[in-house]
Formats: sequence, C-alpha cells, structure tokens
Amino acid sequence: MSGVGVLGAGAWGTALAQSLASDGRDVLLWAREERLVRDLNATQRNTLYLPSAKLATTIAATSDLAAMAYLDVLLVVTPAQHMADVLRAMPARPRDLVLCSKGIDAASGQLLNDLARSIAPASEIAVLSGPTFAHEVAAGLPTAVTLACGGGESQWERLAPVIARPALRPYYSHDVAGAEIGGAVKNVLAIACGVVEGLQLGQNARAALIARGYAEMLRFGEAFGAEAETLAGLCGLGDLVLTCTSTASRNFSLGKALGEGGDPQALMADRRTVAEGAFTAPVLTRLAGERGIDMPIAEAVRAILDGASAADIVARLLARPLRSEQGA
Ligand SMILES: NC(=O)c1ccc[n+]([C@@H]2O[C@H](COP(=O)([O-])OP(=O)(O)OC[C@H]3O[C@@H](n4cnc5c(N)ncnc54)[C@H](O)[C@@H]3O)[C@@H](O)[C@H]2O)c1
Ligand SMILES: O=P(O)(O)OC[C@H](O)CO
Repeated sequence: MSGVGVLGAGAWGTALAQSLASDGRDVLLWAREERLVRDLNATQRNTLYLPSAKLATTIAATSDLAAMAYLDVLLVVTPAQHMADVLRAMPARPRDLVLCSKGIDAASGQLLNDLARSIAPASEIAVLSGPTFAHEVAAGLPTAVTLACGGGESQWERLAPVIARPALRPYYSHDVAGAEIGGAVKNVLAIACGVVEGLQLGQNARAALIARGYAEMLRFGEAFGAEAETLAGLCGLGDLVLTCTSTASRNFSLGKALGEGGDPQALMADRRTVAEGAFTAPVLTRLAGERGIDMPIAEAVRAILDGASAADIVARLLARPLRSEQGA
C-alpha cells in the first residue's frame, strides 16, 4: 500500500489528519480504541478527543496496525510514553516517520528520534513541532511549524508537499534534536506557568518564568545536541509562548489546578487527555541531574507533581542566591 497515515487519533493526530486531507487526499488514521474507529468512520467525528471538528470524508479510521506499516509517510502522534510500544507492534514501518509527539521516553531516557531510529533503522526520521493547538489546526486557522528532517533536504523535498497546506506552513530544519527538545521542555515550563497563574502571582512572575525557563531549555538543549537557533524558533520559544499563556493548553491548565491546591494524583487520575509535561518532568530532571545541568524551574515542577506544596516550592525558588543572568 502507498499513501499517508497518522498513528494516533487523539486531538493532535486527528487535527493533522484533517489538515492532510484538506486538499482531498486520502488519509488513514489509526486509533487505539475500536469504538472510536467505528464512530470516526460512521460520523466523521472524533467524539472522544476532538468533538468540535467535522472531518473530511477522505479520512478513514482503522485499529489495524498492519494497515499502517506499508504506507509511504506516517505521522506518529501517540503520547510520547507509548510511541515505542506502538512502533514495535507494527510488522514494518514506512520509509518516512514524522514524529509529532512532544516528550522524552522515560523508560530509556532517550529522545524520541533516537528511540524511533533504534526501532525502525530502515526509516528516515523527521520531527514536526511548533505552536499548534489541535482545535485551531482542525479549524483551518493559520499555523507554522518546524519540520526537522533527519534525512536532510532530500527528505524535506519528499515531505514538504505532503504536509504543507495553505494554512499549515512548515519551515525546514536539519536539527532534529532541537525540534524535539523545544517541544518536550516547553510542556514542563507550561505547567510551571500554570502554577504561577493558580497561585495568582501576577504577570511579571509569568514573564520571568518564561525567560528563565527558556534559559533552562537552552542549557539542556546545548548538552543534548540542539542548536540555540532552533530553540529560538517555532518549536522552542514559539511554542513556549503559546503554551505558557493559555488555558487552552492542557499542561498550563494542569499547572493552574496544582497552583490552586489540587492534588497531583487526583488531577492525573481524572484525565483522559494527555498533559505530557507531567511525564516529561521526572525524566528531564533526571537527565539534567546526570549531566549537571541547572534546571530549577523544571525541578520545581517535578517536586510539585510529587506532592510538594506549590507555595513552598515557589518560596524556595525565590530564595535562591542572586546570580548572573548569563551562563549556567
Ligand atoms: N493536542 C494538541 O494540541 C497537541 C499539539 C501538538 C502536539 N501534541 C502532542 O501530540 C501527542 C498526542 O497528544 P494528543 O493531544 O493528540 O492526545 P489526546 O490527549 O487528545 O488523546 C490521548 C491519546 O492517547 C492515546 N493513548 C492512551 N493510552 C495509550 C496507549 N497505551 N498506547 C497508545 N496510545 C494511547 C489515546 O488513544 C489518544 O489518542 C502528545 O505528545 C502531545 O504533546 C498535541
Ligand atoms: O495542550 P498542550 O499543553 O499539550 O499543548 C498543545 C501543543 O503542544 C501546543 O503547541
């Protein structure tokens, strides 16, 4: 079989399928839930994860992983912690894998592109990341993303026409690690900004957090092979600004609820949708600790998710010794 598919029918996978199908192209969408496959095919609506969108009739849903294995291009949009299991369960993988999830694999401590390459050595790996609320993309609102191609410009030549649409504008990058790290770290920082909102600490505090959080993203990125220029772009600073300023973000909303005194375990147990920052914070701070990278804001998020009092953690952050704004 040839063609294009999307692995994962959460809000983002569904929105990407809708964008791909907006020029009349056939798109195969893999959903894990049988009930959702039936609903999608019968009503062209994703009642579980993106009920607002009426989907193109050229989108067909399946729960059969084998049907996804021999496509030309596969957008991988599972939650980060499930990507490896889903890729491993496929009998084969397409030549082009475009990773659209935002996180770091906690079990292995690997960036998703490294993990995907180890599972699918014959595939070329690209990363699509940027400021992209799913409901806006599904509604056809203008959106720009970084498309970082591990296969370089020849992969970009193949992928750009498949992914670009009048309302979805990809920008080429060769920096796969940078594109991934921007998306993974901003989710943790969005939780922190939500905590600031929940504690009603004001907009100065939020701006300070975005700037100092960005410094943490740069330090982590530098140690893990990202280029600073990438992190200054759509997939880093761009996404940080979006996610740290809107309750439309699941990560920001989770942080807000934590800042308002919510219990982390209860808040996480209550979710059907994924707030990736909660899964990224422990592995991010572990990796940072192993490399001696100073990430006090990420560490604060990890501690709050572990049950520490948000107000105490903020007081501790503010009591840190004064230091230079530049450097580690
Ligand atoms: N929603 C957005 O606006 C958006 C935008 C950009 C990137 N992302 C990223 O896309 C990824 C998917 O997020 P989403 O918003 O589409 O999901 P979602 O929160 O809308 O839905 C949850 C998804 O997780 C899947 N899931 C649950 N348990 C699973 C398991 N054991 N194995 C495989 N899949 C399982 C569900 O089937 C569903 O597809 C995340 O990494 C997220 O950060 C989301
Ligand atoms: O709702 P969030 O916090 O997962 O953010 C969604 C996207 O990553 C925004 O770019």
